[in-house]
Amino acid sequence: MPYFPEDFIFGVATASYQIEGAWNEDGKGESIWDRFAHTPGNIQDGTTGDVACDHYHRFEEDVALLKELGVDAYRFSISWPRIFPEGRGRVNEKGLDFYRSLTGKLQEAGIKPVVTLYHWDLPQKLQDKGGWESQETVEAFAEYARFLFQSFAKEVFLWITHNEPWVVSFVGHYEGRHAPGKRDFKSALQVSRNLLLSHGLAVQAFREEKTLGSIGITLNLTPVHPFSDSEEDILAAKRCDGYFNRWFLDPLFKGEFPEDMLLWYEKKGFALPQLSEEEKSLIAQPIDFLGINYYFRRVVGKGEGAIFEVEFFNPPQSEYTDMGWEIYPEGLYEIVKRVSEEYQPEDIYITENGIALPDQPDSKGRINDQKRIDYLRSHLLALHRAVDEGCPVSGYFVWSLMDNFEWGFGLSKRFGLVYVDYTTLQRIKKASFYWYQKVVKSKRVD
Ligand SMILES: N#[N+]C[C@@H]1[C@@H](O)[C@H](O)[C@@H](O)[C@@H]2O[C@H]12
Repeated sequence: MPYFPEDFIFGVATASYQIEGAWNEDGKGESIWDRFAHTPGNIQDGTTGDVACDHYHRFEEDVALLKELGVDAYRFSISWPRIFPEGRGRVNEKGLDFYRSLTGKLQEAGIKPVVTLYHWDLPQKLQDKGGWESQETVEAFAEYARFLFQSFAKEVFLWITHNEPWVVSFVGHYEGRHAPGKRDFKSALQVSRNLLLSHGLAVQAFREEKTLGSIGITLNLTPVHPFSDSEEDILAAKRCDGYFNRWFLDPLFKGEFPEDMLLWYEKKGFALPQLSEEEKSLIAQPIDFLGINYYFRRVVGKGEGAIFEVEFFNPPQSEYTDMGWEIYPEGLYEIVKRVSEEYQPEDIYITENGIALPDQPDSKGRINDQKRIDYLRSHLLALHRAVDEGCPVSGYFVWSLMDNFEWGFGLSKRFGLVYVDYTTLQRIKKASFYWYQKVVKSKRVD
């Protein structure tokens, strides 16, 4: 059976809006996800993150679960409006105290904190002034980041500036399925530019503050395969690879947006995001690691879609998750190999990988999520192949520690190693919790 290196980091991941609840407690300001979830029709099951897993009040119980799981590290995000209720200026000390208590409990448990600065819950006050389309938000993010580097100068193992800027840009500002719910491709292009600039300013601040730990960014990356070997399907797959993957990988590691995508957007009549040479250098300054969130691949062919002229296919022979995502473990090997060879990141962490299943307790209150065990095993074996072939991967985080608020799907999709009864907020460890506990302890995938 394959062993991972002795110093390989095994962890689990969560995010503030998805687990904390206490949406308006102890001085926290409103976020765009509070506003979006409170707007009728936006969330499929009509729920909100107002309570979610109530982690804000139950974090000590949850750290005890992490300790029992035996993980080396725990990835969580800090709620920007819990620190700066208006986005900048006045600090909410009670919010800062919460994260001080959380990191303190993690250190007592011997667990490395991994902090995501931005996991989508922008202060609403900044959105009211243009949000990520505005330079003010870029500057406010740099201030927020620097404040956190100063406040947690020694406690954090990894700092992640942004989680999935592609989702923030295109799902939040073009598809409209996420906060702030805009449907404007030009806005999405501008937002992607500003997210990259804010990342660069945060990395600069991290270096200036001489903060301990490492800094990087997390991208959701998906291999894109052509439906057939026809030239038009191959070109469609290349366009999608540019849209989903290279749009952020290229500026971060090559200092330029991908030329083919700029030409395609220009042909479609969109104003292109502009970057000066100085801004390109700021964005592409060296980072210590790349975080990769991997869930599935995409199979595409030539289609009639308005912007990309592509059609998506679901291979009938594959299995699918509760999110409708294809189960394709090979894709994790593929994306790690491709990124390692084409972009040469200093280091890679798989910052999310997991599966949504319709988990329910049986008559004895147990949850036998064997399909999640199979999913995690197959993806860890694929990852191990990449590590064995010399790819610089130093860690892997399961999404997620516990069931939580799944954005536009609300509380209806369960990704956790721990089941959450949203009526009682009881936590119930699933079979996968105990399976992963063994993997973490042995560094071996059985
Ligand atoms: N959907 N889904 C599951 C999971 C989501 O819950 C995370 O917040 C995101 O970072 C990423 O999309 C992946």
